[in-house]
Amino acid sequence: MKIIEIKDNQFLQSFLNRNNYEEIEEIDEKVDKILAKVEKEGDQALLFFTEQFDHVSLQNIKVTEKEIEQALQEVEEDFLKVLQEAKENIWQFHQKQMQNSWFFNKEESITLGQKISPIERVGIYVPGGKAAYPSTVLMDAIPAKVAGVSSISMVTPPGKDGKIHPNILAAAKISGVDEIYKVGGAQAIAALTFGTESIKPVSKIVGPGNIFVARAKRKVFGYVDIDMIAGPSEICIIADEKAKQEFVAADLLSQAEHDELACSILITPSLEFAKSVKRQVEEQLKQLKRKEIAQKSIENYGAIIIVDSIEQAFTLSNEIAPEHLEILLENPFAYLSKVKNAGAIFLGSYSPEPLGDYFAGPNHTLPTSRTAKFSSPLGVDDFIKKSSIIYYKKNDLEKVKDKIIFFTEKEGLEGHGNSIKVRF
Ligand SMILES: NC(=O)c1ccc[n+]([C@@H]2O[C@H](COP(=O)([O-])OP(=O)(O)OC[C@H]3O[C@@H](n4cnc5c(N)ncnc54)[C@H](O)[C@@H]3O)[C@@H](O)[C@H]2O)c1
Ligand SMILES: N[C@H](CO)Cc1c[nH]c[nH+]1
Ligand SMILES: [Zn+2]
Repeated sequence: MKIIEIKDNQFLQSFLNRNNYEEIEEIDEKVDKILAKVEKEGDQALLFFTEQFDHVSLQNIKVTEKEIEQALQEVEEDFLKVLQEAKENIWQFHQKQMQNSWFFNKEESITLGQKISPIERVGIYVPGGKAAYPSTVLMDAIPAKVAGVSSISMVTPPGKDGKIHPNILAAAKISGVDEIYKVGGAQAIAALTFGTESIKPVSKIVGPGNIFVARAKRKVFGYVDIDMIAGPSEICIIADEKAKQEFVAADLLSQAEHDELACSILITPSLEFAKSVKRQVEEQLKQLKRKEIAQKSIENYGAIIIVDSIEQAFTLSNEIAPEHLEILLENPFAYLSKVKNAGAIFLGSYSPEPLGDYFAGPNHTLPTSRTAKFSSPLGVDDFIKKSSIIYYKKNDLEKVKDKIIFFTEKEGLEGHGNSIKVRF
């Protein structure tokens, strides 16, 4: 893990700019080909790519009711209870985000308003390459249910046995997912966008995934809506020497173990503290089951940045716009106003990032790659849309008709003017 002085601006900038454009170009080329083949060949292409990337030859893409029932038998009873409790916390939090339609009256009888409607068909992506994420099923599906979405199609890559992990299927059942398909990567995004023999197209695709998923979502935007770019996980911690080094190291590693491309950064004013966290990271890393992934991530995208002041720590963190920001300083609420860009903010020593990943209630599908500068966590807003409402009576229209006709003349649109004139 590198220790970088904030004064080393050149190195810092190259470290923070994680886009390796050559690599992204290569991935984009591959993604373009996958999207085109699925659009043209449908299910056949899905089966082809599943064999190529997930190393399994499937008979059916759609998960059957029988498979779901069987999975429910296999899942530990205690885990079902935890899923249920997590669901309730996530539901409660997202219900607060609900928006209502509104109307107001202007003058005598004019009524104007805004009607909220759920998006009808959405697709949720649940990652499944390096790990199975039942928590992501809850985080993607529950806000859609709260918003009133009537059809939720879930896609996730199958394991080498051609099955979806029973914990994923149980989470889908608990969250009210309607259809489940065994397909992942860019090919799954293509299928949800264009439709295939087995998969009906949707209007919006949400959910996190690896770089292939993230780039594919970017490319299909416009054919469908997407939530955001939620790619490889990130954590940024602002801490001083009063924080517990063991906590800081563990929290950094919690995200490093997701992906070789995950990014874990500590920002601190204390060099001594930095050195002891670095030692802790090295120690704790050895104990992790996923140490190979975490080690690569820490080597390539892990850093401890030494700043001159806490003020400077927040300026830098706002520039990084991390997916997760932990503030491990005394009286953390006092610093909240300094945070401008972050997907989720964790305050104090007993709100570690995994609390948010699994249980607290706020969504864990969050903007990454500095997109927290303009994107928000996945939520109910992602699953609704708005329609404007306009109601005028004859005398209301009569009062403004000449102004509208005058306006239509300025735009040279006689047909528009006639639509007003014909009524009087
Ligand atoms: N931001 C968030 O909210 C959030 C939440 C959970 C997970 N994550 C991130 O999601 C990601 C999950 O990644 P994952 O890989 O475990 O699962 P994944 O399901 O996103 O990706 C696996 C799929 O990628 C495709 N793929 C793999 N290698 C390929 C190749 N060489 N060419 C073409 N396609 C290929 C395959 O189709 C495979 O099924 C991690 O980066 C994790 O950090 C983010
Ligand atoms: N930290 C991930 C989002 O970056 C979400 C997750 C799911 N399971 C564990 N963690
Ligand atoms: Zn996580």
